[in-house]
Amino acid sequence: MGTIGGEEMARWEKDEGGTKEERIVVSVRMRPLNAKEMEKSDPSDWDCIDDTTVVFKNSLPERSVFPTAYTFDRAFGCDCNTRRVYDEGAKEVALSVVSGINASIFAYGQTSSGKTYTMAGITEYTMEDIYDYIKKHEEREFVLRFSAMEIYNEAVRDLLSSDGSPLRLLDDPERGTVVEKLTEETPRDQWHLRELLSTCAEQRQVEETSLNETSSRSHQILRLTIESTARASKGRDSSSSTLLAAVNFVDLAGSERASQSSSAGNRLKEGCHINRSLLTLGTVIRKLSKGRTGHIPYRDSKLTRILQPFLGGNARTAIICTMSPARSHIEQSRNTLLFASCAKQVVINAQVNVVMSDKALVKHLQRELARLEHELRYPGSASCTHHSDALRDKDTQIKKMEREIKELMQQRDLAQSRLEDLLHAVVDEQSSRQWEDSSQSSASHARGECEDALSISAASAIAYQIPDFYSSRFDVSKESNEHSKRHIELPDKMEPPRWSISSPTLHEQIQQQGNDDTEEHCKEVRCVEIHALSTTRSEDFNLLLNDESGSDLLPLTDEDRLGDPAPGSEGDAHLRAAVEQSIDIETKTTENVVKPCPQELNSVQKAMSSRELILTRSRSCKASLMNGSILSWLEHVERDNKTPPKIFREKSPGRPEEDERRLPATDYDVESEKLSAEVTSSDMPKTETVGGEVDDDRQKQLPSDQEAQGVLSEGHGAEKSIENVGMDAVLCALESPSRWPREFERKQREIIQLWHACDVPLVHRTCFFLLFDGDPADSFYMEVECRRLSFLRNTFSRGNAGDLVASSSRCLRREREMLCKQMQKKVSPEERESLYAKWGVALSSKQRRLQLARRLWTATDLEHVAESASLVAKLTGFAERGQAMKEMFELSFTPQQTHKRSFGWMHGKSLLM
Ligand SMILES: Nc1ncnc2c1ncn2[C@@H]1O[C@H](COP(=O)(O)OP(=O)(O)OP(=O)(O)O)[C@@H](O)[C@H]1O
Repeated sequence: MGTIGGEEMARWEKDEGGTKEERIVVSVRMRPLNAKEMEKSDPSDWDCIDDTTVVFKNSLPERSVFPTAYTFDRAFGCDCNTRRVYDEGAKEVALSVVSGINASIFAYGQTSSGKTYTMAGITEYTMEDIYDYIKKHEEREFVLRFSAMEIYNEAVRDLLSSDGSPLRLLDDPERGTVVEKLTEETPRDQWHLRELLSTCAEQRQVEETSLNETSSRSHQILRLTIESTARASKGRDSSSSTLLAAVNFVDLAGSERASQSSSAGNRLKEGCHINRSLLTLGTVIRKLSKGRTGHIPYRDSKLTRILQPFLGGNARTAIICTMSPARSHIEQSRNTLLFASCAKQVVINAQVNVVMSDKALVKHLQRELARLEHELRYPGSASCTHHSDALRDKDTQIKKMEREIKELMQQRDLAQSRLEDLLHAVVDEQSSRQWEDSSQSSASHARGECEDALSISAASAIAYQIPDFYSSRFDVSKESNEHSKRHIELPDKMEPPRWSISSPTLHEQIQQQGNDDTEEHCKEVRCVEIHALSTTRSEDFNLLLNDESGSDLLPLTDEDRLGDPAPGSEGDAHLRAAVEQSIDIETKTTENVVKPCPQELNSVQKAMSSRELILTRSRSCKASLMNGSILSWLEHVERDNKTPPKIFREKSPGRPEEDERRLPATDYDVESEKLSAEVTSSDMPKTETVGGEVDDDRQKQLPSDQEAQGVLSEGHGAEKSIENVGMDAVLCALESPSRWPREFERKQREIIQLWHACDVPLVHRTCFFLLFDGDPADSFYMEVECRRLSFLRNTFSRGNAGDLVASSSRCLRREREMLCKQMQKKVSPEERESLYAKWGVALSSKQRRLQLARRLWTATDLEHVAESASLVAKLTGFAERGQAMKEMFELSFTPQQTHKRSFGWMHGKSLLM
């Protein structure tokens, strides 16, 4: 800010009583009487008694209603020159422009009162002072722009252009109202500016009126815009702001009435427009004098519209009211004084207009950029710390939400697990009830058919649902009753082998061997599902034990019966109690142990992996391994270390003492838990004589009662042996495949021995031998086969299954007969001769085919077994091998859709597979 402006501003505020409120500077200048007025002896009624007061010195009574004294900022008398008017009434305001403050100097008064005369002097003095200021302030660079216009008959005309066409007014959002295409000259120097002023004076509309020979008929606005910037110099801030302001010199047209100026025609029209603009100016001033409330009619005239920013706004304003002291103009003089009095009430709000230059703007932006770079480079600053804290809070919230999500997911998984447990529990409960109901129903029909129960159930236990060529016409799983009926409709002499529930069909096969195509039947081998066995077991059991039906329908011969105690007899009571107790125990076992839930599966896995596996004695497991209520009873006997009912320990009536046989113990027994001392490891002699009939005189030394008692007295020891036995082999196959081949050979030899000892059907032996040839995945099949046969052998050895032994022998004999007949169909004469030679059968002997059939599976060496299996497979059409065939042994652990329930043990196996 310039020195002059700052000093003046301070003085101005001080002069205003220390307030920042600033008002329009109003001065009154009174010209001397002109020649015409003096000619008419027009008296002078007005006088300036001091520098600020104008008084009406005439004492006419009719004028008494008007004030006689008027006080203004300045009052210049007739002898006051323009220089003084400028210095004391306009200079301060006019020179504000060099300090960046807008300024306006108005000349208001009637025609020929001296407006143009006064304004011309003030403009010139201002220009001189401005240039003088510029010269004194070389530290700043000033740029001056000059424009001039007149408003004539409400048309704006450029006074610096010879083109007299009117200019349009435009409303600019930033600059306000601007005159379109107004010439703006940049004066080179003071002299140039004077020339421009002269040009404007020449261009202005001037006409002769009755009062003024050179009356200005328009409002003239001369505008000088000054932009000043501090020059860049050593030691000074080159980025100081630019000041921009304009000063207006406004020479208004005469404010007199048209009649007073004797106007007519064009002059009258001019007067109308002049009065309009002046009337609007008066209204604006009057309104501004009363405050800035309400509407200010700036836009009612082009004069007020153009001067709006300088009227009561951001501009300092000085109004010089000119008047004639002549009495003849007293009315106009009073109006002028009235206007002046109103104008001096207007408060203005002038401000320094600071314009940021491009250079200053660049400097400012550079500083801002440096600040931001500093914040980025040093995050510890205040602003960056705020952002870091915010980010840290967000991270904390995210981690908290992640923890919550994880907890919710765990809760969800736990809920799902519990739900599955509940579902399994419900299924098990239902199955347990069904099992219990069926078992109780079966027990109610036992009635002493203990031998039959033993026979059938044990057969079921070890029956692997051998091929459906045994039962191709029976859907055991769906039509158990029908199956039973067919079973019982067999001729007595065709008693069913006890190796399979579906074994009756074997007899049908044997009966119809001449007509049926066994090869086709063999293709239809399929397994019976466990659940089907479970559901049909009670029905079969019931039917087979039913005394009423059994006497008439069951194809059991007397030999098959160990006894037939009458209902209510002691034996019946024992049996019923034993069966019921076994059911109870089994139910409890199921409830307590069987938990087919994920946790159990996991525990099974862990147990197996830790080689501490003890098979869960779930009912499902037992159903798979034993599959019969007799096994439940036996389990009960073992568990409770009770002596089995006598009826089970008694030898069959009529069974010769020599029929008792002692079955050989196997490595399996020795390895597992040395089941009992009564199970000897002595090798059993062959039970069949090569090339002859089944040797009824074979040395089958069944254990004595005492020995059997000793075995059973082992109780839990025996049970443990059943549970633990052989699992090392399974683990060996699963965990150490390299050890499996050796283990397989050992297990295979063991199974062959057991087949031989238990008179297992030749077809079963053949199928099993050919199917399970060393795949580690078959370890479970091998193990279960071992367990079943071991259990059966032990049962034989306890003397509880004498009839079963005899029945099995008969079945074996009939099976050989079937094979003999198949030899006629399946083997050509040439091949038969070759076989006779190979198997040591004389070509000239009778019943050569039967002799050959009787030699099959009579030894336990692998070569003999392999040859036997090969021939039996050919005779029965069993040539296919694969997993599907393995499934007939009911040990496939792949999910089976037809199973109505899933067994935890099986699931555990499937997980291990
Ligand atoms: N203070 C003064 N001292 C001597 N002469 C003056 C003074 N004021 C005005 N005059 C003379 O009076 C005459 C009219 O003055 P001027 O033209 O300035 O009046 P005006 O108000 O501008 O009239 P109009 O409105 O008609 O233009 C001019 O000849 C001028 O020289």
